[in-house]
Amino acid sequence: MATSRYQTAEMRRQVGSPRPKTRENKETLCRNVLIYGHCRYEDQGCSFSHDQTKGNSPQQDNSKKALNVESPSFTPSLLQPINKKPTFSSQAVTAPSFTPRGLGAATPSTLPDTEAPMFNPASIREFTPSFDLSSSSVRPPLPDAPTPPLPYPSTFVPAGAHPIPISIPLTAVAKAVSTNGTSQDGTVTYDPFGMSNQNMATTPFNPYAEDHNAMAGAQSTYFQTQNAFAAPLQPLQHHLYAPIGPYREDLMPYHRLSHEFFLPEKLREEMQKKSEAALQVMPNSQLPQLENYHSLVALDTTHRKNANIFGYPSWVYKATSSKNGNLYCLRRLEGFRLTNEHAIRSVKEWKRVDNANVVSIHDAFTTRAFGDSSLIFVQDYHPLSKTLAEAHLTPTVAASGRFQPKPPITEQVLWGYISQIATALKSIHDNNLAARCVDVSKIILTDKNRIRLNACSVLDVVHFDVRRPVQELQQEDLLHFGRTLLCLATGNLPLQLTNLNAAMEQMSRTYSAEMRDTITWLLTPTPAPAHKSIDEFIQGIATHIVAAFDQSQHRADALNSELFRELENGRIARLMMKLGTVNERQEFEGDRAWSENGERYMLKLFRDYVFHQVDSNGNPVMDIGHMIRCLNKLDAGVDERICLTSRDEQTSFVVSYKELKKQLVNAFNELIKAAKPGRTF
Ligand SMILES: Nc1ncnc2c1ncn2[C@@H]1O[C@H](COP(=O)(O)OP(=O)(O)OP(=O)(O)O)[C@@H](O)[C@H]1O
Repeated sequence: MATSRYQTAEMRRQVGSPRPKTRENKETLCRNVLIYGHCRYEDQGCSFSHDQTKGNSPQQDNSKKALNVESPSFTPSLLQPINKKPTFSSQAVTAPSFTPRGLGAATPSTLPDTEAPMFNPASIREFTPSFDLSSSSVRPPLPDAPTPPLPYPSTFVPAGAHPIPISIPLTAVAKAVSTNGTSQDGTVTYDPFGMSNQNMATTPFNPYAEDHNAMAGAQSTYFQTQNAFAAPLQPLQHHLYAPIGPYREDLMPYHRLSHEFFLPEKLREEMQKKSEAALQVMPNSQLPQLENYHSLVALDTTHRKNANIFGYPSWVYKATSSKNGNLYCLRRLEGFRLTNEHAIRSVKEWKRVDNANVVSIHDAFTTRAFGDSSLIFVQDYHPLSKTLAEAHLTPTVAASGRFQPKPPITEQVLWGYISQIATALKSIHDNNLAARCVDVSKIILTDKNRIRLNACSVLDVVHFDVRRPVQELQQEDLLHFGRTLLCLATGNLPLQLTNLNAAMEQMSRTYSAEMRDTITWLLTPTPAPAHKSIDEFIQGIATHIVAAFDQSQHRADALNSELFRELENGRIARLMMKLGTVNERQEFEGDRAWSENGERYMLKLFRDYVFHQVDSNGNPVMDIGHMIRCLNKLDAGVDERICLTSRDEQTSFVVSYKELKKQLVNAFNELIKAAKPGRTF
């Protein structure tokens, strides 16, 4: 009945794993005899018994087996060896002919068997053994089979544990399995763990480029130095657990799909892309290594030299600090010569600005590593961020090669931006500083509708000698704020904003009177000595700031609930680490077979049950749902019992998750006791 067939090679690999002995094979009735009445390999070396008069129950002499389980939990009342007298279902009649190990490689089991008249290979898809484990608790509920009553309520949450995933039907993995290595009843249509090899040999991948294909065309010029880079080296499968249809309609409320156990697909994809960008390296990069920073990656998406904002062309790089290994964003002003060393110290004052809407600045230094005299600013790195100009004002290139303008910004989003810029300026002005570069190309979008003022402090260093009064600079900030909003509202880049009245007129047609008045207030200069202040502005837009605050609280709540889900996944990781410390341990306290003996032997079989299942053809069964389900049940220590079969298929145990959990805790605690204090879990 238990049809797990571990590969011989697999068995050889396992240290100390029990091996089938020829003597034992001789006592085991050949499965072909059972099914067909005879075995065509009998005279060709099949090592199993072909004498039907001999008893075929291997459990009869369990006491003689090398598998000596000493655990006190192996009490006969709990762990009854299952009577292995096979009961084959009607489907088993059409099963492929059983090929004894050692012969199978040369004789594919699906070859037509002329000797067995009942055998029709055309009708065979997969061998499906019948599950005749009389204890129904052994079998997890299948979504597409009548669900047996649960041993606990569907919303059952054991104290201190997380909800148990009762059934995780994967659309890709047809049906759950219940004993070690037993087969699946469906066709695995995709490999949920597989890594797609697509894009492996494609053009250099720039995760920052909005349209990668368009960028690929430009690579020969801009990405000359990166030709050898065939990234992404590990194309991550962003849709690994995606809720892609067809959707199952017949699920019970307590059934779970695998993607429900992980981050929502969109969020996961976003975060994964960000870490991909953060970890990106350019193997053949010709960018220099700086004194304290290495692995520079250019973040500019164009190679256009633009000195409009700072008076010097500026370049932005991602870099890794040699001191602490953290990632930073370096802004380089090309060709800048420092004449006053106090200038660079002015950056220190920016360390006081700690605001969620301002990119933090850490350091500034000069270098000749680029072959010129450059000024470098070290800032926080926000992967995959875009400037507001890139996000809203730069047309995208469609697949047809045509330019497609960006859709206009909604009023709600614009109020969100206004609130955030106002918050940033409040913090900057309160510190007696001025941003000096409020511009659509120097505000970055780091998340959905989340912006940060960038490159503040650069002009403080560059124009250090001019020493303009800070109040004057702050008035300018408000003016630039107004111009930035007008750019965003009309879809114009700053250089195109030549006629302010016409732009205001255009903006008023789309946005509310309140928006028009707000921008007008920012753009209207106040005759000296009177001056406008950011506090006054914030009072004026208070209702919108409250709305933005509420939105941000909602987002924090949503992310918090995702965090809780990840907390549960963290428990699984911990549990796997515990199992990993026990399973296949070479030696412990002088016992070379510690992990094979007593309670640990059950944990080894459990590991096989969870991770090493094979189907009737010996192919691995990669059912993530089964793995998560088992680990969660082990974590919760539920009373449900499962059947564990030894690798030689000679012994089966029925054991509850509760007992397994106890055994794991015991084994793990033994290790913990012997471990050095302070270096444990
Ligand atoms: N702190 C940062 N973290 C991550 N990416 C950043 C950071 N600052 C800027 N970037 C990115 O680097 C790229 C270049 O930024 P930059 O400020 O030079 O904009 P730009 O459009 O090239 O402006 P300019 O034409 O004035 O050089 C942009 O895509 C921007 O999103």
